[in-house]
Amino acid sequence: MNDITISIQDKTYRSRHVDDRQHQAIADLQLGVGRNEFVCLLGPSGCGKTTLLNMIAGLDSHYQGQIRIGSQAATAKIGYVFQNPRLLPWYTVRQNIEVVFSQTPPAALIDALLADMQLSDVQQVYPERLSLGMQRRAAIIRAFAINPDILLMDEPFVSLDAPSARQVRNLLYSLWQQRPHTVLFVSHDLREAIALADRLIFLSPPPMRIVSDIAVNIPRELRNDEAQIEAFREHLLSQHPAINGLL
Ligand SMILES: Nc1ncnc2c1ncn2[C@@H]1O[C@H](COP(=O)(O)OP(=O)(O)OP(=O)(O)O)[C@@H](O)[C@H]1O
Repeated sequence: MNDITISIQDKTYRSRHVDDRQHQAIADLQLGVGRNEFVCLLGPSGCGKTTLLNMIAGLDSHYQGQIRIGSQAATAKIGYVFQNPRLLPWYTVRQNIEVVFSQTPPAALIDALLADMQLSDVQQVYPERLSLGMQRRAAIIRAFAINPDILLMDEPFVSLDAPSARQVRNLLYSLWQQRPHTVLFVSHDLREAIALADRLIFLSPPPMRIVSDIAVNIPRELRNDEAQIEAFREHLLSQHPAINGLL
Protein backbone atom coordinates (compact mmCIF):
# COMPACT_ATOMS: atom_id res chain seq x y z
CA MET A 1 0.00 0.00 0.00
CA ASN A 2 1.22 3.49 -0.81
CA ASP A 3 2.06 5.88 1.99
CA ILE A 4 1.92 8.85 -0.38
CA THR A 5 -0.26 8.95 -3.47
CA ILE A 6 0.29 11.95 -5.69
CA SER A 7 -1.86 12.77 -8.67
CA ILE A 8 -1.31 16.29 -9.99
CA GLN A 9 -3.10 17.37 -13.14
CA ASP A 10 -1.82 20.92 -13.13
CA LYS A 11 0.29 23.31 -11.08
CA THR A 12 0.58 26.70 -12.74
CA TYR A 13 2.19 29.81 -11.25
CA ARG A 14 0.31 32.92 -12.30
CA SER A 15 2.21 36.16 -12.16
CA ARG A 16 0.43 39.03 -10.45
CA HIS A 17 2.07 41.47 -12.87
CA VAL A 18 0.12 43.28 -15.59
CA ASP A 19 1.26 40.99 -18.40
CA ASP A 20 -0.21 38.08 -16.41
CA ARG A 21 2.44 35.56 -17.47
CA GLN A 22 1.86 31.95 -16.50
CA HIS A 23 4.32 29.20 -15.79
CA GLN A 24 3.07 25.63 -15.81
CA ALA A 25 5.35 23.93 -13.31
CA ILE A 26 3.75 20.46 -13.16
CA ALA A 27 1.46 18.55 -15.54
CA ASP A 28 0.02 15.04 -15.23
CA LEU A 29 2.33 13.75 -12.54
CA GLN A 30 1.38 10.46 -10.87
CA LEU A 31 3.59 9.04 -8.13
CA GLY A 32 3.07 6.51 -5.37
CA VAL A 33 5.54 6.04 -2.51
CA GLY A 34 5.38 2.96 -0.32
CA ARG A 35 5.64 2.86 3.46
CA ASN A 36 9.23 3.40 4.61
CA GLU A 37 10.44 3.71 1.06
CA PHE A 38 13.37 6.06 0.38
CA VAL A 39 12.70 7.79 -2.94
CA CYS A 40 15.06 10.27 -4.61
CA LEU A 41 13.77 12.91 -7.03
CA LEU A 42 16.24 14.03 -9.69
CA GLY A 43 15.73 16.59 -12.42
CA PRO A 44 17.14 19.76 -13.94
CA SER A 45 17.35 22.96 -11.96
CA GLY A 46 14.01 24.77 -11.95
CA CYS A 47 11.99 21.73 -13.03
CA GLY A 48 9.66 21.94 -10.03
CA LYS A 49 11.05 19.63 -7.32
CA THR A 50 10.78 22.16 -4.48
CA THR A 51 7.34 23.14 -5.75
CA LEU A 52 6.25 19.51 -5.43
CA LEU A 53 7.69 19.13 -1.90
CA ASN A 54 5.93 22.33 -0.82
CA MET A 55 2.65 20.97 -2.19
CA ILE A 56 3.13 17.67 -0.31
CA ALA A 57 3.98 19.62 2.86
CA GLY A 58 0.73 21.56 2.51
CA LEU A 59 2.60 24.87 2.10
CA ASP A 60 1.11 25.35 -1.38
CA SER A 61 -2.47 24.31 -2.09
CA HIS A 62 -2.92 26.15 -5.40
CA TYR A 63 -2.99 23.22 -7.81
CA GLN A 64 -5.36 20.81 -9.50
CA GLY A 65 -5.01 17.28 -8.25
CA GLN A 66 -4.77 15.25 -5.09
CA ILE A 67 -2.05 14.36 -2.63
CA ARG A 68 -2.97 11.68 -0.12
CA ILE A 69 -0.69 10.84 2.78
CA GLY A 70 -1.49 7.65 4.67
CA SER A 71 -5.21 7.36 5.14
CA GLN A 72 -6.03 10.96 6.09
CA ALA A 73 -4.05 13.79 4.50
CA ALA A 74 -5.20 16.46 6.93
CA THR A 75 -3.46 15.16 10.02
CA ALA A 76 -0.24 13.86 8.49
CA LYS A 77 2.94 14.84 10.33
CA ILE A 78 5.52 16.17 7.91
CA GLY A 79 9.24 16.55 8.61
CA TYR A 80 10.90 18.97 6.19
CA VAL A 81 14.66 19.48 5.83
CA PHE A 82 15.31 22.50 3.63
CA GLN A 83 18.38 23.36 1.55
CA ASN A 84 19.29 25.88 4.24
CA PRO A 85 19.34 24.30 7.75
CA ARG A 86 17.13 27.14 9.14
CA LEU A 87 18.29 26.84 12.74
CA LEU A 88 17.28 29.63 15.12
CA PRO A 89 20.51 31.47 16.04
CA TRP A 90 19.33 32.44 19.55
CA TYR A 91 18.73 28.79 20.53
CA THR A 92 21.31 26.08 21.23
CA VAL A 93 21.37 22.90 19.12
CA ARG A 94 19.24 21.09 21.69
CA GLN A 95 16.77 23.96 22.00
CA ASN A 96 16.47 24.06 18.20
CA ILE A 97 15.27 20.45 18.36
CA GLU A 98 13.07 20.92 21.43
CA VAL A 99 11.30 23.92 19.90
CA VAL A 100 9.28 21.74 17.50
CA PHE A 101 7.37 20.16 20.41
CA SER A 102 4.32 21.91 21.79
CA GLN A 103 4.42 19.66 24.89
CA THR A 104 7.36 18.35 26.94
CA PRO A 105 10.10 17.31 24.50
CA PRO A 106 11.01 13.59 24.61
CA ALA A 107 14.44 13.89 26.29
CA ALA A 108 15.52 10.26 25.80
CA LEU A 109 14.67 10.34 22.08
CA ILE A 110 16.54 13.62 21.60
CA ASP A 111 19.55 12.20 23.48
CA ALA A 112 19.52 9.14 21.20
CA LEU A 113 19.20 11.19 18.00
CA LEU A 114 22.00 13.54 19.08
CA ALA A 115 24.21 10.50 19.73
CA ASP A 116 23.28 8.87 16.40
CA MET A 117 24.18 12.06 14.52
CA GLN A 118 27.34 12.59 16.63
CA LEU A 119 26.20 15.92 18.06
CA SER A 120 25.91 15.07 21.79
CA ASP A 121 29.03 17.09 22.64
CA VAL A 122 27.75 20.26 20.99
CA GLN A 123 24.11 20.15 22.06
CA GLN A 124 24.52 23.29 24.24
CA VAL A 125 26.35 25.22 21.51
CA TYR A 126 24.74 27.93 19.36
CA PRO A 127 24.43 27.18 15.61
CA GLU A 128 26.85 29.92 14.48
CA ARG A 129 29.69 28.02 16.17
CA LEU A 130 28.94 24.83 14.23
CA SER A 131 30.24 23.77 10.84
CA LEU A 132 27.65 23.67 8.05
CA GLY A 133 27.76 19.86 8.17
CA MET A 134 26.90 19.93 11.89
CA GLN A 135 24.07 22.39 11.28
CA ARG A 136 22.69 20.06 8.61
CA ARG A 137 22.85 17.14 11.06
CA ALA A 138 20.93 19.19 13.65
CA ALA A 139 18.26 19.99 11.04
CA ILE A 140 17.94 16.29 10.22
CA ILE A 141 17.50 15.43 13.92
CA ARG A 142 14.80 18.09 14.23
CA ALA A 143 12.88 16.53 11.34
CA PHE A 144 13.21 12.94 12.67
CA ALA A 145 12.38 13.93 16.25
CA ILE A 146 8.66 14.39 15.56
CA ASN A 147 8.49 10.87 14.07
CA PRO A 148 6.95 12.22 10.88
CA ASP A 149 4.64 10.26 8.58
CA ILE A 150 6.66 11.66 5.69
CA LEU A 151 10.15 13.09 5.66
CA LEU A 152 10.80 15.63 2.89
CA MET A 153 14.44 16.51 2.23
CA ASP A 154 15.33 19.20 -0.31
CA GLU A 155 19.02 18.84 -1.20
CA PRO A 156 20.07 18.74 2.45
CA PHE A 157 23.77 18.33 1.63
CA VAL A 158 24.03 21.11 -0.94
CA SER A 159 27.17 23.32 -0.62
CA LEU A 160 28.95 20.86 1.70
CA ASP A 161 32.41 19.77 0.62
CA ALA A 162 32.58 16.16 -0.60
CA PRO A 163 33.93 14.55 2.63
CA SER A 164 31.37 16.41 4.81
CA ALA A 165 28.54 15.50 2.43
CA ARG A 166 29.63 11.84 2.55
CA GLN A 167 29.77 11.89 6.36
CA VAL A 168 26.29 13.45 6.74
CA ARG A 169 24.91 11.11 4.08
CA ASN A 170 26.28 8.03 5.87
CA LEU A 171 24.91 9.24 9.22
CA LEU A 172 21.50 9.91 7.65
CA TYR A 173 21.47 6.49 6.03
CA SER A 174 22.28 4.66 9.25
CA LEU A 175 19.71 6.77 11.16
CA TRP A 176 17.05 5.91 8.57
CA GLN A 177 17.95 2.19 8.74
CA GLN A 178 17.51 2.24 12.52
CA ARG A 179 14.37 4.37 12.35
CA PRO A 180 12.68 3.66 9.00
CA HIS A 181 10.56 6.46 7.59
CA THR A 182 8.99 7.27 4.25
CA VAL A 183 11.40 9.72 2.60
CA LEU A 184 11.22 11.93 -0.49
CA PHE A 185 14.71 13.29 -1.07
CA VAL A 186 15.65 15.83 -3.75
CA SER A 187 19.16 15.57 -5.14
CA HIS A 188 21.24 16.77 -8.08
CA ASP A 189 23.89 14.18 -7.38
CA LEU A 190 23.26 10.80 -9.02
CA ARG A 191 25.91 8.98 -6.95
CA GLU A 192 24.40 10.34 -3.73
CA ALA A 193 20.93 9.31 -4.87
CA ILE A 194 22.06 5.78 -5.76
CA ALA A 195 23.79 5.43 -2.37
CA LEU A 196 20.58 6.35 -0.52
CA ALA A 197 17.51 5.41 -2.50
CA ASP A 198 15.21 2.45 -3.02
CA ARG A 199 13.94 4.21 -6.14
CA LEU A 200 15.13 7.01 -8.40
CA ILE A 201 12.52 9.22 -10.04
CA PHE A 202 13.85 11.24 -12.96
CA LEU A 203 11.85 14.35 -13.79
CA SER A 204 11.53 16.40 -16.99
CA PRO A 205 12.00 20.15 -17.44
CA PRO A 206 8.75 22.09 -16.88
CA PRO A 207 5.99 21.18 -17.07
CA MET A 208 7.44 18.52 -14.79
CA ARG A 209 6.59 14.88 -15.50
CA ILE A 210 8.17 11.57 -14.57
CA VAL A 211 10.62 10.44 -17.25
CA SER A 212 11.96 7.27 -15.56
CA ASP A 213 11.25 5.39 -12.35
CA ILE A 214 14.16 3.09 -11.51
CA ALA A 215 14.63 0.70 -8.59
CA VAL A 216 18.08 0.59 -6.97
CA ASN A 217 18.81 -3.03 -6.18
CA ILE A 218 22.19 -2.63 -4.44
CA PRO A 219 22.02 -4.41 -1.06
CA ARG A 220 21.91 -2.03 1.92
CA GLU A 221 25.20 -3.29 3.36
CA LEU A 222 26.99 -2.34 0.11
CA ARG A 223 25.75 1.24 -0.13
CA ASN A 224 29.10 2.49 1.24
CA ASP A 225 30.97 0.72 -1.53
CA GLU A 226 31.85 3.34 -4.14
CA ALA A 227 32.64 0.70 -6.78
CA GLN A 228 29.09 -0.68 -6.48
CA ILE A 229 27.60 2.81 -6.77
CA GLU A 230 29.76 3.60 -9.80
CA ALA A 231 28.93 0.32 -11.55
CA PHE A 232 25.18 0.92 -11.00
CA ARG A 233 25.52 4.50 -12.28
CA GLU A 234 27.38 3.50 -15.44
CA HIS A 235 24.88 0.75 -16.20
CA LEU A 236 21.97 3.13 -15.60
CA LEU A 237 23.36 5.81 -17.91
CA SER A 238 24.13 3.29 -20.64
CA GLN A 239 20.61 1.83 -20.44
CA HIS A 240 18.86 5.22 -20.15
CA PRO A 241 21.02 7.75 -22.02
CA ALA A 242 18.27 10.40 -21.83
CA ILE A 243 18.96 10.69 -18.09
CA ASN A 244 22.25 12.46 -18.86
CA GLY A 245 20.31 15.47 -20.08
CA LEU A 246 18.28 15.68 -16.85
CA LEU A 247 21.19 15.99 -14.39
N1 LIG B 1 6.25 31.70 -6.39
C1 LIG B 1 6.57 31.48 -7.67
N2 LIG B 1 6.01 32.23 -8.66
C2 LIG B 1 6.29 32.01 -9.96
N3 LIG B 1 7.12 31.03 -10.40
C3 LIG B 1 7.71 30.27 -9.44
C4 LIG B 1 7.48 30.44 -8.05
N4 LIG B 1 8.22 29.51 -7.37
C5 LIG B 1 8.86 28.80 -8.30
N5 LIG B 1 8.57 29.24 -9.54
C6 LIG B 1 9.08 28.71 -10.80
O1 LIG B 1 8.69 27.34 -10.89
C7 LIG B 1 9.73 26.56 -11.44
C8 LIG B 1 10.09 25.44 -10.50
O2 LIG B 1 10.77 25.96 -9.37
P1 LIG B 1 11.31 25.00 -8.21
O3 LIG B 1 12.02 25.86 -7.20
O4 LIG B 1 10.22 24.16 -7.72
O5 LIG B 1 12.36 24.13 -9.03
P2 LIG B 1 13.45 23.09 -8.50
O6 LIG B 1 13.37 21.91 -9.41
O7 LIG B 1 13.31 22.84 -7.04
O8 LIG B 1 14.81 23.89 -8.78
P3 LIG B 1 16.27 23.71 -8.11
O9 LIG B 1 16.73 22.33 -8.47
O10 LIG B 1 17.08 24.77 -8.80
O11 LIG B 1 16.13 23.94 -6.64
C9 LIG B 1 10.89 27.53 -11.71
O12 LIG B 1 10.86 27.88 -13.06
C10 LIG B 1 10.60 28.70 -10.82
O13 LIG B 1 11.10 29.91 -11.38
